[in-house]
Amino acid sequence: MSDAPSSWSDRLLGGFRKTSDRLSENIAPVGNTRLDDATLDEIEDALIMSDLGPEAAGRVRAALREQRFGAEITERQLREAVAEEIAAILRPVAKPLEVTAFPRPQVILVIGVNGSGKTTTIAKLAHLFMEDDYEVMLAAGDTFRAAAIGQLQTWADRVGVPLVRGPEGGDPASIVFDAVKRGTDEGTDALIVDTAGRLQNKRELMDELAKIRKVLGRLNPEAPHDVVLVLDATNGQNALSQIDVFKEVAGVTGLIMTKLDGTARGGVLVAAAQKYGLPIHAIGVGEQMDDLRPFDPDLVARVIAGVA
Ligand SMILES: Nc1nc2c(ncn2[C@@H]2O[C@H](COP(=O)(O)OP(=O)(O)OP(=O)(O)O)[C@@H](O)[C@H]2O)c(=O)[nH]1
Repeated sequence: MSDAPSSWSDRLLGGFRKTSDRLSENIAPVGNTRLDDATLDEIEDALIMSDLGPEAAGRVRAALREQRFGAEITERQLREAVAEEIAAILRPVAKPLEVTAFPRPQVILVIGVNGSGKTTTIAKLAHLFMEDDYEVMLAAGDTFRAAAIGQLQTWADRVGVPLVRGPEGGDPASIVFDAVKRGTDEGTDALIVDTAGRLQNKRELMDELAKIRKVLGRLNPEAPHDVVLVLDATNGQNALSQIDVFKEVAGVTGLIMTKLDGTARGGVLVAAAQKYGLPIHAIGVGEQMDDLRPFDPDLVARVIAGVA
């Protein structure tokens, strides 16, 4: 479907270009230099301006100081060193979403505010699982808006997976219940559930998710196996406050960050990894169904630092 048949790493590189340009722009003035405290301060500021956040920026600074203080360093070496430190932050959180639940289906709740790319990500995830020969089913648990159900149906048809849906305003918990029963009968491996993203009404969202959990628990005490929060990278630091809220409301087990293409704010991925340590399952770098891939920390670190 994609009009860019190039390799994933090329697409990733293209997608992250604005982020790596931002970092390059911020780091370039430091240039070829001796690493003293003033230079390290400048590097730290450059990283913060590139959305890596104070914790990650401080960590990169400390590592550079420890390893190379007083050394002459070229801009290229500096970027290489930054890439290595970013990779060290990202490696522990890189964890693909694996289908391991027994009994099947593995129930994956997908949460996130409207517009974060939730629907598209569900479709992309289904596509990714299907590439591994898993049987996938979707459930339209966002019954709040008719448009959400219709949109998910369009994607389900496009990807070629069944969608369990109910009427607008229907009870999400009963749709999820039906979906798990049908998934069990049909030998579904992964059931991906869309949910309403009404963050502005925390209580309602909390109640709704609690009800879904309760109903799921009756069918399989292990379910939901995953609660995946979809974040829009273009929101920069605001994406981080969404993690805070959804962690509290929904018990997030992992993250997918979308829209890393076309934003200069991709550094927020590193900030999220450092601050929360939640697994990052995958990243989205486009609107097509194959624009989601498991998260490769070394490649992403090198792309962000502009050395890939
Ligand atoms: N550039 C880019 N756009 C994306 C990506 N993921 C999703 N989008 C676009 O973002 C917009 C919102 O995506 P949806 O999947 O509809 O988001 P949602 O969170 O389900 O939003 P609602 O439908 O409003 O609940 C759509 O135009 C998508 O095509 C991505 O990785 N990159």
